[in-house]
Amino acid sequence: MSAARTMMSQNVAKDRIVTKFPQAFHPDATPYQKMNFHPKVKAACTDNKTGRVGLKICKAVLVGDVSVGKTSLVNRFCHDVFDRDYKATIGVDFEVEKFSLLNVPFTLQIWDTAGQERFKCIAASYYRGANVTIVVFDMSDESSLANVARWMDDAAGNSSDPIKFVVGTKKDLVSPAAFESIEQNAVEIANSLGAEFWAVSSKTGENVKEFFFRAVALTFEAAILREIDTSSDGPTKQIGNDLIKVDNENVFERRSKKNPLGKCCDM
Ligand SMILES: Nc1nc2c(ncn2[C@@H]2O[C@H](COP(=O)(O)OP(=O)(O)OP(=O)(O)O)[C@@H](O)[C@H]2O)c(=O)[nH]1
Ligand SMILES: [Mg+2]
Repeated sequence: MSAARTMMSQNVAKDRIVTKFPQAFHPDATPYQKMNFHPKVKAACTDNKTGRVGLKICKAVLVGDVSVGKTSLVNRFCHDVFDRDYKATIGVDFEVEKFSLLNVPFTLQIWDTAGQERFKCIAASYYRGANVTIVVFDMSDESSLANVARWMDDAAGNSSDPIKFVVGTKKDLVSPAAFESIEQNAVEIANSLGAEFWAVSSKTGENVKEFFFRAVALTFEAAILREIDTSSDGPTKQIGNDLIKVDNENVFERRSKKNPLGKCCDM
């Protein structure tokens, strides 16, 4: 291991070292079906060919209705605290967390936006460029689930293909029967949005670390695959577990014959 890598590993707290590929909360509620890091990602990390990934900061954005528990979720993960009293977020807040995955340092900026309508336009200006979009709802208030699709549309629509999550909070407040029913609805909505579903409690801490580790691992993997893609002699696309080479010339040729201006719509 290089001296620089050792230094960087030392800067990462022990409880931010991801050693195993974190699994989904529910195998039927995720579009991300892989069980392990992609072999190309492992090889890139072992050979120290991760490009700018260790230097760049990836961005996660939390959105959702007022008081669903976005700030509590971030505070539980980042500071291991829980506050019973509600203090509305004004505009946005952010935290920065450093991780180590496959011995490579990785930094995630976590943006916690306000759910209050009057702050919507301030918060919305931070949606752009998110690598992870996390839509939060309150499992003890089913009406917050009804707004999940709108939040996902607003937030993820401003980024290019982010990793998407739908997270139900306050699991500690719902009975097992109520949990089963709301979970079923939430899974359906998450699946329809191409997002992974999680149920957590910031009060007890249940699933909070597991959720963030999963989000970090998927983001890290996507960032490394992007690096491999841009640094190889041609672009590749991930299909299932395989990296498929994209034939640029043919794509361009096809586009230029059909539509010389390269516009998306048929005119
Ligand atoms: N019992 C329980 N209460 C929670 C949980 N998460 C949040 N709360 C409570 O719900 C209230 C709102 O939590 P916040 O985290 O401030 O909600 P928010 O989504 O950040 O709200 P805005 O910033 O206004 O958008 C607070 O009183 C929290 O204590 C949880 O997992 N369990
Ligand atoms: Mg808040």
